[in-house]
Amino acid sequence: MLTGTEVLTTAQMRAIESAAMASGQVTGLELMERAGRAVAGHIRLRWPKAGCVTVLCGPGNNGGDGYVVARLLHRAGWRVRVLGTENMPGPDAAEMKQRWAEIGGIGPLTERGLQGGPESDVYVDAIFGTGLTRPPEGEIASILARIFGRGGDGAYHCSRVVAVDCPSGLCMDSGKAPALPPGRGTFDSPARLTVAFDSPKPGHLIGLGPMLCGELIVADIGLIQWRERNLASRGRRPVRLEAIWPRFDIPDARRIEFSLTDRLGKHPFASQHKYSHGHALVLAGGPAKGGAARLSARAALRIGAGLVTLAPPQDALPEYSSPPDALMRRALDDGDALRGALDDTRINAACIGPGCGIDRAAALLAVLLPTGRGTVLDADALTALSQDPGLMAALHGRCILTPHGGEFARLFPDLAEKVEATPSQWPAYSKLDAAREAAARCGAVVLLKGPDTVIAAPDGRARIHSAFDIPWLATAGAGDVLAGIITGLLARGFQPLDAASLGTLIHAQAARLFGPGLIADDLSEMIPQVLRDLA
Ligand SMILES: NC(=O)C1=CN([C@@H]2O[C@H](COP(=O)(O)OP(=O)(O)OC[C@H]3O[C@@H](n4cnc5c(N)ncnc54)[C@H](O)[C@@H]3O)[C@@H](O)[C@H]2O)[C@@H](O)CC1
Ligand SMILES: [K+]
Repeated sequence: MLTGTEVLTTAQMRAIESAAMASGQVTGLELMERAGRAVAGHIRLRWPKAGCVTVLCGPGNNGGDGYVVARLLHRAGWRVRVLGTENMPGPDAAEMKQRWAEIGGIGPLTERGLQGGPESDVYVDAIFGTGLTRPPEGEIASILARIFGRGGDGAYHCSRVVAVDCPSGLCMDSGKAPALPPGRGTFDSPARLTVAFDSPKPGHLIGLGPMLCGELIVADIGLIQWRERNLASRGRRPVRLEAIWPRFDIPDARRIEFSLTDRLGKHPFASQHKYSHGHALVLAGGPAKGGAARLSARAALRIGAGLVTLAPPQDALPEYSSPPDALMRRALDDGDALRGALDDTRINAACIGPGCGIDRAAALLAVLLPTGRGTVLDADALTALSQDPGLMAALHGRCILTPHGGEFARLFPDLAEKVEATPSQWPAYSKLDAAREAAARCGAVVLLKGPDTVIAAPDGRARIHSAFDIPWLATAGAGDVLAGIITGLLARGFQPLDAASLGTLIHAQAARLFGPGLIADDLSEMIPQVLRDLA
């Protein structure tokens, strides 16, 4: 079964918390106690033997959670050192600060304060949560650099950091974190654990979020009824953002079961023949264009398209004669030949781009797009698209674009620039925002690839898949296989957003199952096992 969870923006989260408090059924103080209890509980699960902890408390309610964690760990026998800011926080955090002050002292939240005490077994980062409004600066930025990077003394505190709600300095809407140590390669010792509240936020899943969060746990703090009321009260169907990540640790109440996988198996009682599983057409390139289209075609077959036809021009046909024998082959020299082939309405999905050649892709797209067929556009087709506004205008809701970052920047340079810009205030413009804006602009599903893949539909729905755990998937030809899997799913009748999401997940699962040493050819061979596991 494919499961995931809804992802909430920080604004949605705040609205739900406010609705809960306004109902009079729960106070902010109680929510803070629950949040702190969840964090302290997970610390005690990870470190059953009480040790020494330093709790870093910021100026707002995230800091308030930190004072609760300090109190509860003290009660459990931990030696607790608290560093806090001097400001007067809001009433709930002030109350929690006072309750801690009756137990122990509060040192200054400064670099010197942090360095001054003994080495701790665990550092609790309760400096900033959803209330971050701009990148941290000065003393606090130095502290964050120290706990999330290599400190001035060369010590790593990172592997023992437990982040409350999020690593401080991370924009929870975008996954950007300009104050934290730059460059992914330097995060060789990320925070050990992040305990987020109610639901993941986009920043936990995209950008630097997964690297900084380490293990992510989403704790239920009892907000579900207000969440549903709040979403329903908007009077229209909310535009949902979902995470599809089978390893995700989420409360049962937050688990969404996608029914998509039911349809992957062949129904035992229906009288079906191969055409009821669709016919996918993979448009291949001329001589010496390599095996990209073959990888796509093989994947489309493996995912269960009833028929797959690989279609190069006549002079390249002999190059496409290698197995699998189940593939059909047909020469299609140009747009006219394609027009003729598409008279067969049983061809219900097409893959164009891998190994196709840019000019050929442009000529074939000009015929293919007006037919409204389910179409996956990858590689050379994306380049062709970026060079021809007429083709861009011909995109439709059954198209799926699968760009990596570079291809996306050629297609939507203004959006890519906004993603790259250094943010000066939150929420920062994110890869998710860019994918959504691109999908709305071009009227097609946009699957923006990366270790954090974002899939956005023109109506605003979006899904996130994090694959930071499988770096070996970044290998030549993996994208061609993904395009083939998605084409096969389109042929099988999945809606474009579902085909793209399910395809992304199956592709990643195949890589997980295979492990390091993977080459793109291996991915399709793992698909049967992935399908068995998903059933
Ligand atoms: N609202 C609620 O009901 C609950 C909130 N909870 C916690 O509260 C957090 C949100 O609390 P807040 O909204 O108070 O926000 P934060 O505690 O994240 O931080 C807000 C404070 O930091 C300041 N600030 C923001 N950016 C800064 C920067 N770059 N440099 C210096 N100061 C900066 C703000 O002016 C404000 O004083 C959540 O992440 C969660 O941890 C939990 O206690 C559960 C319940
Ligand atoms: K935090």
